[in-house]
Amino acid sequence: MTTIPFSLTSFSPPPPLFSSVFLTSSPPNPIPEVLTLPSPQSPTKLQSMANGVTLESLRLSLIRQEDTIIFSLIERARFPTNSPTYNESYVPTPTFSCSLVHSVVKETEALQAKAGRYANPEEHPFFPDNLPPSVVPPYNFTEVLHPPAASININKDIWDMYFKKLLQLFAAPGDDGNYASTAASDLVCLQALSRRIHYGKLVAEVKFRESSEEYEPAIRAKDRDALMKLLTFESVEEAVKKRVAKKAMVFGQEVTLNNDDKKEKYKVDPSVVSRLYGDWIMPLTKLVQVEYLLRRLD
Ligand SMILES: C=C(O[C@@H]1C=C(C(=O)O)C=C[C@H]1O)C(=O)O
Repeated sequence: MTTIPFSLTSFSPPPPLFSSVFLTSSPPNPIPEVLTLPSPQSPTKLQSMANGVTLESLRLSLIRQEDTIIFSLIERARFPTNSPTYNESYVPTPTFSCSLVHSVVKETEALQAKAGRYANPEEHPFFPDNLPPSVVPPYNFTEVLHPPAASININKDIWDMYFKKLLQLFAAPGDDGNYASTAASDLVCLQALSRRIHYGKLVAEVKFRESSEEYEPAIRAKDRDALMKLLTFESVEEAVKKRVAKKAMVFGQEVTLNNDDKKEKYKVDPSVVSRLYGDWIMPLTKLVQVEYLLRRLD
């Protein structure tokens, strides 16, 4: 996997990554899982499916993914920090030569790889080395992206962001012994974050197709700043931050049968969710977009 160096505090745009056939038809679902659409049976169908992938439809998918991310954070917040989950010396070697969370993620990914998870180009493993091959019959995922996209995987940055910055903001200090469940919850959070952030590849493809004459000079000049400026929509980002804070309030409130709902007490602090998006999720999604665009003419 190409590991892209990324500083969470200062963007030092990294080196590179891919594309392909573009969807061109109206999918029945207004929020298409674009990469999981079945391959069309005929050129006519391909034509019409490609038309269904628009910036609007991708944004709707990102909005739906907000729900998944916020619920995953709420579930992780059921447990306190549970630091032994992350302590390399907690599990005696040679059972595991790393932390419990590392082993749970790695071994779950190996099982899910056999079940075909990573045959879907929307999925990116955290431990891509030596993953077993899929044992399930191949599914013909429609190719949407330019082929170099396959080499873009910034999960190492997502891992560092999650464990070094994010977790401490929403997990209460403490230890209740539920380390395996804690690690399983971390995995769900990581996978939801990874899927959302790598969606930047699709967003970049659509933006490129909509305005290739604007993007091409910046791509040829390898001008990361210009690409970042072209792909950034500040008003959309502001709306995302407000909406996720609101969702965290709605999804994370205590609900009782009396009329004394404690609306001021939330399972995950809405301002933390907003900050997660503003400081990390959206910058990383834009980083993926830049990396994708830089390889778009390869
Ligand atoms: C994903 C997009 O690109 C950028 C990144 C955004 C995000 O990660 O949510 C939002 C707006 C853009 O600045 C988009 O335009 O929707």
